[in-house]
Amino acid sequence: MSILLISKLRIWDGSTGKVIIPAISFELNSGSCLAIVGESGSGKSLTCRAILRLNQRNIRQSGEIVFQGERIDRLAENEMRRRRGKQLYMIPQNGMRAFDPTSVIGVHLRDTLVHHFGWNRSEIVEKMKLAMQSVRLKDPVGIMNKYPHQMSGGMLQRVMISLAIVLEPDIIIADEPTSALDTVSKYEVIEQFCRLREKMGCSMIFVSHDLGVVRKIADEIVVMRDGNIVERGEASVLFAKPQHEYTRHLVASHAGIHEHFNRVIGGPAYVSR
Ligand SMILES: Nc1ncnc2c1ncn2[C@@H]1O[C@H](COP(=O)(O)OP(=O)(O)OP(=O)(O)O)[C@@H](O)[C@H]1O
Repeated sequence: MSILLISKLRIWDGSTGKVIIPAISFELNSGSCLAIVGESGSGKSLTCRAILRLNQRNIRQSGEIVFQGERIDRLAENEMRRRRGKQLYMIPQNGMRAFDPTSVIGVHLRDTLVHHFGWNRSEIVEKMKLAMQSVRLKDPVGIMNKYPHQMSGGMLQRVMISLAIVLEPDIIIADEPTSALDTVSKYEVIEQFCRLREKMGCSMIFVSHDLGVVRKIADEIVVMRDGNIVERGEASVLFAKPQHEYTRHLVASHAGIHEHFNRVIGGPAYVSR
C-alpha cells in the first residue's frame, strides 16, 4: 500500500523559466525504503525538497503529492509546517545545515520536541538520552550542551537519527546523509539507518550516489537522469538485471565500491552480472 504518491511532479526555475524536472511520478510503499539514485544534478534533491515544499523561493513546482491519502501539495504553509518533522522528517546531506550554528544542540532538540509534543525539559532530556544512547552517542547531556561546530559530521547525523527515533515520523527523507562523512562514519551511520528501519518500520526515501549503500538499505530504486526517471524497480531485480543503459553503467561502475562496503561490514560477496 502506498503511503506517498508523487504524480506528474514538474519543477522549474521561476526566475528563468528553465524546466528542471519535466514530469516525474513514483510512489513509496508503506514500510518500504525507496532509494533515488542518479548522477549529480539529475534532480534528486529538488525532488525530495519538493515533497516537503522546502525548495528555494525561485524554484516552482506543480503536480500532485499525496501523503496518507491527503493532497499535501495543496496545504497552507502553517499546515505543512505541522507535518514536517513529526510526519515527514528530512535528514539533509550536511548535518551542520540542520542546526542553528548560534545555539547548542539541545536548543534545537527542545524547540522541535516542544513544537510537536509540548514536553517539558526533563521529559525531553530523558527521551533524547535514550535515543542518543541507542545510536551509540556517548555523553548525551554533554552533546546537548555543544554547538554544532564542536561536533563531527557523523555525530550530527546520529543526533538527527536519534531525533527521528523520538519523533517517530511516518516517512524519513534522507538526502545523501553520508556524503559529507569519512568512510568509517559513513558505514556507522548506514548501520544506524538500517537499525532505525528495523526498530520503527518507518517508510523511507533515501538519496544516494553510492550503490553499495543503496544495495544495503533499499527495497526499491528509482534511477534519475537529467530530471527524468529512466528506470525503477525492486532493488534486487534492478541490481541483477538493470535494463536501461544508464543503470547498467551505474551498477557496473559501483561494483568496486560495493565490494569495499561488504569488506567493511562483512556482508555477502558481490556477484557482478
Ligand atoms: N535554487 C536553484 N535555482 C536554480 N537551479 C537550481 C536550484 N537548485 C538546483 N538547481 C538545478 O537543478 C538541477 C538539479 O539539482 P539537484 O540539486 O536536485 O540535483 P541532485 O541530483 O540532487 O545533485 P547532487 O547529487 O549533486 O546533490 C541542477 O542542474 C541544479 O543546478
